[in-house]
Amino acid sequence: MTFSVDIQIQQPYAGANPFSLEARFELLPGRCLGIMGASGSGKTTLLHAIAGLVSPSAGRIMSGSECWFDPTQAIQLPPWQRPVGVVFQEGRLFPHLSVEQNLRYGLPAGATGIQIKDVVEVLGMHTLLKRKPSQLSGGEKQRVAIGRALLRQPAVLLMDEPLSALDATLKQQLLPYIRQVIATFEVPTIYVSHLSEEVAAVADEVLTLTQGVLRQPG
Ligand SMILES: Nc1ncnc2c1ncn2[C@@H]1O[C@H](COP(=O)(O)OP(=O)(O)OP(=O)(O)O)[C@@H](O)[C@H]1O
Repeated sequence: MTFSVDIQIQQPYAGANPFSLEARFELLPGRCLGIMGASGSGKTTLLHAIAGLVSPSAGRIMSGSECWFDPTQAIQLPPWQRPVGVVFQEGRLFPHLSVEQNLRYGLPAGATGIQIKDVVEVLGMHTLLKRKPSQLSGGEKQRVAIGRALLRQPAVLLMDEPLSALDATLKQQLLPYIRQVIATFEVPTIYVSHLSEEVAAVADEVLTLTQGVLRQPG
C-alpha cells in the first residue's frame, strides 16, 4: 500500500513564532524515506501531522485507499484511529512492565499480522523478554521500542531520531536491525535524523526540509 502525503501546515502552534511547511511525497511498502533538515525546520511537526497530533491547514494524507486527512471531504482521523508506529529518541518504555509486557502492550487484540515471535526473532530479543527496561542498555531499549511500534500493525512507521541518544558503537549495532525490520515487515518507514551518514545507512531516498518545503522530485 502506498502511503502518500501532500500537506501544508500553517501556524500549528498558537502564539508561537510564524512557522509553516509544505510536504509532498509517496512511500511504497518496504521503502524508507529519510528526512533531514536543520534544527527547528519542522521535521517533528511533519511526523506529528501524519500521526494526527498536529492539524495541517490543507492537503491530503492517504494510506493506500484509506484517507486519513482531507479537509475538502471533512476527513480528519483522530490519532487513535491512525495505525502509526512511532519510535522516539528515548524508548519511552513502561518502566514497571517487563520487555514482553511492553511488547504486548502494542499488540491490538486479535491482530493477525505481525506477531510477538516475529519481532523477537528479527530484533534478537529472546534473552531480553523477562527483563525490566532498567536492566537494558540504550540500544536494547530501542530494539524493544521498535518491536512495540511494529506490533501496533502500523500502516507507516515513524522514527524520530531513534539513535540519537546512543553512542557511536551502539548506533552501528542498531542500524542493521532497523534495515532488517524494514525489509522483513515491509512497513513504509519515515526516518528523521540530522546525521547524513545515519540516514544514508537506512533510507532508500533522502529528502531535506529546506525553508519550509519538503518535496519529492517529479
Ligand atoms: N509545542 C510547540 N509550541 C510552540 N512552538 C513549537 C512547538 N513545537 C515546535 N515548535 C516550533 O515549531 C518549529 C518546528 O519545530 P520542530 O520540532 O518540528 O522542528 P525539528 O526540525 O524537528 O527540530 P529538531 O531537529 O531541533 O528536533 C520550531 O520553530 C519550533 O520552535
